[in-house]
Amino acid sequence: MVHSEKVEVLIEALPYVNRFYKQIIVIKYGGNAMTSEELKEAVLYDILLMKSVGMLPIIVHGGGPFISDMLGKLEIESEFVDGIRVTTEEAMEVVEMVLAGSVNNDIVKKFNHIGGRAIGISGMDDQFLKVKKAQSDSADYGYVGEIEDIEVDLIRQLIESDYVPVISSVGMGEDGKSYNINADTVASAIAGKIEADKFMLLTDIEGVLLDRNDPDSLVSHLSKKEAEDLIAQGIISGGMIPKVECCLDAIKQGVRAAHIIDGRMKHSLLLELFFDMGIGTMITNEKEKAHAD
Ligand SMILES: Nc1ncnc2c1ncn2[C@@H]1O[C@H](COP(=O)(O)OP(=O)(O)O)[C@@H](O)[C@H]1O
Ligand SMILES: CC(=O)N[C@@H](CCC(=O)OP(=O)(O)O)C(=O)O
Repeated sequence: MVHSEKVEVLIEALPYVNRFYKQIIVIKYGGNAMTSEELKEAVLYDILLMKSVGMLPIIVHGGGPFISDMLGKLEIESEFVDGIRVTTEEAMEVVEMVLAGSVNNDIVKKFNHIGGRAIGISGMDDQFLKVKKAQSDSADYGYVGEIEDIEVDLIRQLIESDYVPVISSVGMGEDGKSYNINADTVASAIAGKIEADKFMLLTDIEGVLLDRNDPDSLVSHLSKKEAEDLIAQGIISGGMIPKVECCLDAIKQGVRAAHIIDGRMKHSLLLELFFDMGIGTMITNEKEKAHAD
């Protein structure tokens, strides 16, 4: 981004920023918003701006496509069942290496390079993310974890000390081993436990659409009830179901608003936060708010 563009973003944002002072914003940053260095930089600049105007952002990241690439290179088979990666012991080593190692370090390094103060952690740090092996009738997912307990003290201390926590979705089992967890699930659970003001989920589509082939059919605002109805009617389907459910879980636990936004679009976080109509879909308990509230 050239300097004049950065300044324009800042100037447009200024009148809106006060209301966000000290608000906790949990951002789920997935692999689909990491497809180019330019896009990564745009996301991290948005988060840096959020931090510099007094918000308390927390980044929870995925990186599924990078895990798949590395597993492919190492010729280790991996398959998804119902959106969950079946994770053998061998695959888990790769998941941890990629998520808690390279993807986490890359975000921390880039964020700090542009002037931020990020600290990278995974569920192993202070054992903050305790899991048990996920149980399912349909498959043995191997080293996939189901969240048992989240201790948010460490995260709270980091945000109160001016850091931006960068959290990878690897949890710690009772057996002392690492477990793989879907990053949307981790982000939503952290947002709920820390009672975040906002949960922002970056995905690979504009938001919730009434016709998924028509971006103009974007639903800008959904109440909890409307979201549940759209799932029941089959309008929200496939990969969008767990995303909306993660948003509903977060709201149920006290998060004020959840936002599903397009991670492929540069500066989508700022556009959603600072403009009343936003650019994605906001989900709240009732429909009384603007995106920027
Ligand atoms: N009503 C809907 N609105 C938008 N997307 C939908 C809807 N129903 C199903 N989808 C699908 O959900 C996908 C998002 O889920 P997914 O691909 O799992 O996301 P991600 O790759 O970000 O984890 C969209 O790309 C779209 O194909
Ligand atoms: C259990 C499970 O499926 N874990 C995910 C964790 C990464 C992730 O969620 O990454 P995105 O957010 O980029 O999709 C995986 O192995 O791909």
